[in-house]
Amino acid sequence: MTQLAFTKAQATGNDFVLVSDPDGELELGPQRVARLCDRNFGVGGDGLIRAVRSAHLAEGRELQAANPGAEWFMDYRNGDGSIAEMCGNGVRAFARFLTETGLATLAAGERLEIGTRAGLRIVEREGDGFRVDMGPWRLEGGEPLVTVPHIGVSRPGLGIDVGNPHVVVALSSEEELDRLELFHAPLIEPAPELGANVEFVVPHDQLVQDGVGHIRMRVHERGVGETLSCGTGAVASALAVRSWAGAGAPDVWSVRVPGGVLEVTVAPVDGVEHVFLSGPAEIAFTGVVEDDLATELAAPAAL
Ligand SMILES: N[C@@H](CCC[C@H](N)C(=O)O)C(=O)O
Repeated sequence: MTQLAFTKAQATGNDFVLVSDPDGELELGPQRVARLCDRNFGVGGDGLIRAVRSAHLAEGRELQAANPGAEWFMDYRNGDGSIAEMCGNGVRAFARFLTETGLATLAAGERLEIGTRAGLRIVEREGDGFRVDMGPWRLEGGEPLVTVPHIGVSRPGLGIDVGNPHVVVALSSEEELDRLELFHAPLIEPAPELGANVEFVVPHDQLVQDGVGHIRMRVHERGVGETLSCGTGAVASALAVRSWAGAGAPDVWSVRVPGGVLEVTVAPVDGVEHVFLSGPAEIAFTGVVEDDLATELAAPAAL
């Protein structure tokens, strides 16, 4: 048995197992990730984040050649062991982890550059939390039909790529949102080749109050299931509602998720519209896990 030190962090209830692997020496296969994220047989988390120096990863080296300041790479895995390009809550948890462990510094007013599979992300401190430049986004064409099994809700969605794939669906009332059963993955037709995270949104109270848009969101994350929050999902939801609302829609959105509230802002950077995500991120605890690579996930003991 080897031992693996980990840190558990959460950002609006989206929780992560973080492991430090500066020189890229850890073997992290899908089965090992799934076991560490398992809530009964492992540490438990919606995803796992490996902190690795960009120089020790092919994707990282390419990114660092263009952005020399991006010393650290967020190697993100979903709870089922699959790889994801980006995680909006995870990148804030990652910034908290790097700064609390002394792997990086980030004073107020400074910028921390982080490599991800979706490209460079720039993090700044904001109050007790962090604000992340999530870059530009892409509205996908078409209107995929999203069906929630078991309760039969079937609605057209809007596909949005914010570094990872999302389909956002508008519901008619908060009651309808509360009634959703998101244990099972919603069906998307036509099915996106690489799958997608699915968000369901409704206006919260009045849609626009004092120039700020207010929505509620629930999410079924690709590779995880229903989670208490999804940062990229909040961004995709705000952008979808902003696009449906048309000209004059707010640039600032408050997105209420089961685990808290996130803020999404659209603002130009060098003449290009970027989207920013703000919210908290906290370390929950640290520990060491006995980590037998040969153990099968949740393998029942032989009788
Ligand atoms: N929870 C994350 C998104 C994590 C990745 C996602 N499940 C995917 O597969 O794309 C967030 O906060 O953005």
